[in-house]
Amino acid sequence: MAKVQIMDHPLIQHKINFIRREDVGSKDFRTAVSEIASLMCYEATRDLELQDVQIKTPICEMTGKELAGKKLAVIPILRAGLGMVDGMLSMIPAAKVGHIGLYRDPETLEPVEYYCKLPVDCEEREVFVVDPMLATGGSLVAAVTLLKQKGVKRMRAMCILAAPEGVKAFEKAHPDVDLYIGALDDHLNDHGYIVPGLGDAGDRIFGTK
Ligand SMILES: O=c1ccn([C@@H]2O[C@H](COP(=O)(O)O)[C@@H](O)[C@H]2O)c(=O)[nH]1
Ligand SMILES: O=P(O)(O)OP(=O)(O)O
Ligand SMILES: [Mg+2]
Repeated sequence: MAKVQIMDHPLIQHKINFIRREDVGSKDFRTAVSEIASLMCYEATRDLELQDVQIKTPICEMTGKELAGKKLAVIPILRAGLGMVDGMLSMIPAAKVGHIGLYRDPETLEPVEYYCKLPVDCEEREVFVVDPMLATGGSLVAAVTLLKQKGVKRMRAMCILAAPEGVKAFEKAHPDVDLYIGALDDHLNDHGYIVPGLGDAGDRIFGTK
């Protein structure tokens, strides 16, 4: 069974509390989402492999450590996942970026795919799928299913807020994929929004409502 990890670092919790507030405007919301993504990326990459490398400091030679050259990719679920990309890249700048476009049908809440563009060698990469919100789980489950169909073997998912319903659905569909979340909220409302949540993340990032 994959692990579900709540990233309860105080800085992450503080910033999540900030973006929940309804009076936070798009600019500040975007900045904070990006900062949260950086912090979550920092925590989620603790287990990346290192290799020894010989270097020379101004004082002497030494055996240092560097990332073992594993290829990484960040794949946001459009639109809301775009808000996490810059923050992720601030930690792992060499990562390639793919995009999966999904929107939720407002009646059925089922994800509808409208775009997919991935790095050509995505099947060789360690992929981070990012979406700030895990509600019913439909979008993340569909995105990970699509990536598996495209040949991706190593994947982790990162969401800032999650509902218990979404975590359960994701664990059931993809028990082999680790899930990192910033906070586990209480439940979903009748419209599939996370409660207490923060509203529609895409609209808040792009100022569309
Ligand atoms: O409170 C919410 C709930 C959902 N979203 C958006 O929907 C998808 C995730 O919904 P699923 O039901 O898990 O498919 C996510 O991409 C968000 O864009 C939201 O913004 N706020
Ligand atoms: O999941 P949705 O429908 O909220 O999509 P978007 O991220 O474009 O707001
Ligand atoms: Mg939306």
